[in-house]
Amino acid sequence: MSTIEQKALAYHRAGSAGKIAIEITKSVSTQEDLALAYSPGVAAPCVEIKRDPAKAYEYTAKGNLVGVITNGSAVLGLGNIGALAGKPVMEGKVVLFKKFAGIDAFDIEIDESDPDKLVDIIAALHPTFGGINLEDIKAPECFYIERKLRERLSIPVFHDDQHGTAIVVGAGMLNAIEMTGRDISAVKIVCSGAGAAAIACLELLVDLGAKRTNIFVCDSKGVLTTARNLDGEKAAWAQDTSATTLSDVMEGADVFLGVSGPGVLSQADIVRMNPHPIVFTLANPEPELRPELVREVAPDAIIATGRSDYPNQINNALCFPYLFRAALDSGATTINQEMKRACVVALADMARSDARFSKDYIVPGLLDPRLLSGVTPKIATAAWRSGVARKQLVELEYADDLKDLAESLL
Ligand SMILES: NC(=O)C1=CN([C@@H]2O[C@H](COP(=O)(O)OP(=O)(O)OC[C@H]3O[C@@H](n4cnc5c(N)ncnc54)[C@H](OP(=O)(O)O)[C@@H]3O)[C@@H](O)[C@H]2O)C=CC1
Ligand SMILES: CC(=O)C(=O)O
Ligand SMILES: [Mg+2]
Repeated sequence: MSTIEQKALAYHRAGSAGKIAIEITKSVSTQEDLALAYSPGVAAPCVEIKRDPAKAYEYTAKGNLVGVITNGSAVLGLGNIGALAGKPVMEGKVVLFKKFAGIDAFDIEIDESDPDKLVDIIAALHPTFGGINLEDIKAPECFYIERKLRERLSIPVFHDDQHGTAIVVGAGMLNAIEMTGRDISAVKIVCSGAGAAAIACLELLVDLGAKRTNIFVCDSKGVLTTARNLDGEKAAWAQDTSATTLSDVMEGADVFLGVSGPGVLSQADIVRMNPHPIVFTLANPEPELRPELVREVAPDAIIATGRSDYPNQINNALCFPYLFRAALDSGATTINQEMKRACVVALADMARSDARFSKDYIVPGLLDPRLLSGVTPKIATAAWRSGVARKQLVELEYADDLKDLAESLL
């Protein structure tokens, strides 16, 4: 076992087990407090909410509470390890919601693989929450599950591995492409992985100007080609080509996007790429190829991983706290494409306007305290302008409030 693994086990075991606890927000010290917090007083807000369900946002924690929900079917790059084994990751997401955006979150691990049953369970749980963050649910089921829940529920439902990853990849890619003097419509992109993260990243890159015909996608069986008779989301990425392996399509690639699993990429594959290659090896915890090995054969590469121990951490944690903060504060009923685009641009701009902007700083760091006030108001404005928010927030005033919040969370 590596040192980091040993330290991580000790970290999770130390003190009270795990990473989270619940805190009480009202005084419960006297008999009178008890009579208000519990019986008989608690009946009054119940009756009010029964009369007007929107009052739940006034009398309960719903308005600042997100459900981080998984069935453990695609936990990081560890695969289908099940609901219980996924709990440390979900607790980790809860920590990030709180630490970066002051949002309370419950992790919910559901032992269910049937997509329709999972949809029913999550829909039945939804009254508790102001938003639902689906996490580590495998493709292709994740596409169906998210779509059904978005149709059924009027609170934001967001599959983090799809859209959170796509947003941060989009921001990093815009900057890497600019830095290497490329034109997004001309770059050849090779993507390893055709699952939740991959499909959403590629759709967003196309939305940002990449050409479908320049994108080659590989799953565990090789290149997605028309000869394979693919269906579902994969079919849209099939190319009419005789290439069958990742190595075949790496020839002359400008960008490698890895959202698959450990060790899938070789140094020989990197050598096949164009000069100044952009190499995002985002599988967690172990990337498709370690940055030091990429650097050995491509000293001019721009390299990113999903990990905290290398520069350029492209990780959905850089956006999901701010998307939900903006959605909850603006009363948005959904997280739409306009909000996602606003987040991409805000993240890319924040890195670009920083003196550190360079090959090793294409996106802000996860711990950058400017993120909350810099990114969130742009998303809230996009929500309002695109007609999904109930409240218009004045950007500058809202940013000031968020600066205070960020300070209190440090
Ligand atoms: N940095 C970040 O922010 C994020 C990183 N990720 C990482 O991306 C990876 C995938 O996650 P996610 O999309 O949620 O998972 P999914 O289970 O939805 O998709 C996994 C995909 O990887 C493919 N795959 C597996 N092994 C190989 C291989 N040897 N060669 C090529 N493709 C392969 C699978 O192929 P097939 O379809 O044939 O089964 C599938 O298409 C994980 O490692 C995860 O940690 C995910 C989200 C965020
Ligand atoms: C970061 C993340 O969500 C993942 O690797 O699954
Ligand atoms: Mg995930």
